[in-house]
Amino acid sequence: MSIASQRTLLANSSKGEHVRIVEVSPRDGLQNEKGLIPASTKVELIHKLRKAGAECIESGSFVSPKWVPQMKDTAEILRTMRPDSTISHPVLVPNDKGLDLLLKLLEEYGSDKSAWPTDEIALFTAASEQFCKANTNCSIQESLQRLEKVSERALNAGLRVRGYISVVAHCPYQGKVKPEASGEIAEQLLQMGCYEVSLGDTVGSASPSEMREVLAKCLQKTSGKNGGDVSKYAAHCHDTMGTGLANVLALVREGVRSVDAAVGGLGGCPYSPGATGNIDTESVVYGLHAEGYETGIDLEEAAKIGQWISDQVGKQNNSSAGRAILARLARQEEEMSAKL
Ligand SMILES: CC(C)(COP(=O)([O-])OP(=O)([O-])OC[C@H]1O[C@@H](n2cnc3c(N)ncnc32)[C@H](O)[C@@H]1OP(=O)([O-])[O-])[C@@H](O)C(=O)NCCC(=O)NCCSC(=O)C[C@@](C)(O)CC(=O)[O-]
Repeated sequence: MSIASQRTLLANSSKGEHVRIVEVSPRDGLQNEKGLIPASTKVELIHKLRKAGAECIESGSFVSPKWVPQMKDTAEILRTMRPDSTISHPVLVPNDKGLDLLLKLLEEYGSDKSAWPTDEIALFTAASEQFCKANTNCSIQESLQRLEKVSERALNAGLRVRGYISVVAHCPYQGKVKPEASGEIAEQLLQMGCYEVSLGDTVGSASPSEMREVLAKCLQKTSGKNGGDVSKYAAHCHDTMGTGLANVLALVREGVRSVDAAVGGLGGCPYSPGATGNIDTESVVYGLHAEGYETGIDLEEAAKIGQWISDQVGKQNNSSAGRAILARLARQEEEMSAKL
């Protein structure tokens, strides 16, 4: 069978199903940048992403500015956000203090949720003790106790809550991480009310079979009340060893329909030394569309934004898909002007 007919067959099998892209470039993409990026640039990035069709844009973090100075302007950024019921802008919250700051901001908008600049937070913990300590200064158990309280308060305030588990396969300090650890944590995150748990290959060195194994252990462990429901999981893959897209597609094949990605392949966790950026939105969207899924993202626009934000932060554009699309667009433009 030709490659083209194989592709058509694959595309038909996924029947145009929707995969939600959680665009993490304004948060995960920028948090590790050393030079302070102006809030106006972050706002422009978010607006460009909204125009390109992103339905979920992680827009900042209410974390300690001593730990991650780049995110200290999150309230300022949210204040510029025009509410749109079709787009969510989750922000990371690690503890009560972070939630207090967010709730104080939301008070400015009153009780009408449709006026809020965000109605969603993301909690985060890790599958390895050393990473948890390095990232949040506490043990996994302590972090879950902290997050349970934060989640209860957030849900009572009318916010949606998403959860992250970092280092599900490899830890930069401890090496290989047992997939069972993620299962235990996912169970607790779902029980505390997270609508979805994003499985983080923070280091960016997991293989597709390792990520499948992590998902399988999560589904096994959460097969009671939560029904081992694959719709409660998301993929968050970094691309250090070039396995990011393969990992995303492997999890999508297992039924995952929510994928985190960053334009230009920006990003990385400040407490994951040596890890490079997130898997780039451009290659994820290209790969998913080629496999017959739809994402609602305009691929050419995503490529332009990836180049734009890379220029803004003075980095090379890490998306090879993005660079290829831009080169094709430039060629087409040249051909058009030659014809005139
Ligand atoms: C959790 C803490 C706060 C504990 O840090 P700590 O030092 O133990 O906290 P503390 O309670 O002792 O407070 C220390 C200071 O920070 C302040 N503080 C305390 N909390 C807040 C807050 N929320 N907002 C603003 N300020 C805060 C607090 O008021 C105090 O200020 P001081 O009295 O010294 O002036 C710290 O470790 C922290 O902020 N960690 C966050 C690190 C981070 O943001 N990492 C990156 C995000 S996670 C990630 O990238 C992974 C992910 C999600 O993408 C998935 C993946 O790839 O795996």
